[in-house]
Amino acid sequence: MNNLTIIAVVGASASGKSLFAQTIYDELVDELGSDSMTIIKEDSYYRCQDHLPFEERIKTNYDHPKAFEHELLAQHLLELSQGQPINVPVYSYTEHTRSNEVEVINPAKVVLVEGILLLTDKALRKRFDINIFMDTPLDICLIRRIKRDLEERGRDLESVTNQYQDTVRPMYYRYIEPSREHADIVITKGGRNRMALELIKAKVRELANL
Ligand SMILES: Nc1ncnc2c1ncn2[C@@H]1O[C@H](COP(=O)(O)OP(=O)(O)O)[C@@H](O)[C@H]1O
Ligand SMILES: Nc1ccn([C@@H]2O[C@H](COP(=O)(O)O)[C@@H](O)[C@H]2O)c(=O)n1
Repeated sequence: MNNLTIIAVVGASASGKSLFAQTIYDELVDELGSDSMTIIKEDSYYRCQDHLPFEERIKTNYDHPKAFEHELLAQHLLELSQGQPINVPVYSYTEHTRSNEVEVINPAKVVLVEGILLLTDKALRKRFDINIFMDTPLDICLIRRIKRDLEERGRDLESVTNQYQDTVRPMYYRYIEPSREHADIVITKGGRNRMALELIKAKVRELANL
């Protein structure tokens, strides 16, 4: 598919990346069809850690670029642009490794890729056509992350706050915030910013109808 457009949605953990990408998809899918758009999560490309015992896996710095297999994601984006389906790994936040399953993603005119460290990787940046940065205040992100990790990712308060201080916050300042310089569009007010959603939806509509 040579007229495929890849939109990267980047920002701090719990800044609203998933909500923003999913809202665009949900609000356009009836009009454009499910084969026009697809969403890929950078988190699906966390490295396989099957070779490590669980006690070691919980020590990994999941906010460092090396935690991700970005080469595989870049290869998959190339394959999608060549019209080929890809097998996206399925990641488990409770096991801290990949499951044995994959999700088949077919090429689509608009591919939304969302994740914390996408813009830190030069090879990935070459694949992206539009870069969006979610500029949500970190204290708001922290509150949302605590709630989400307790409810959905099988964590307790102590592990969330320790991880936040040890890696999540420092890596944000070392890697994520500086990668903002690569953004074409910076979105304030999070994943429910209605004006931003409408503007990006209009762009996606235009691209899907090319
Ligand atoms: N504007 C918002 N208002 C209320 N809750 C929000 C808002 N944006 C995101 N959330 C919630 O915060 C959590 C993190 O949002 P999410 O989109 O998953 O962030 P990210 O993908 O950046 O990690 C989710 O539970 C989501 O429903
Ligand atoms: N085993 C893991 C893997 C990742 N994380 C955290 O997920 C965050 C990225 O995902 P978002 O949906 O929040 O963008 C990242 O900050 C990692 O700390 C984890 O806790 N455990």
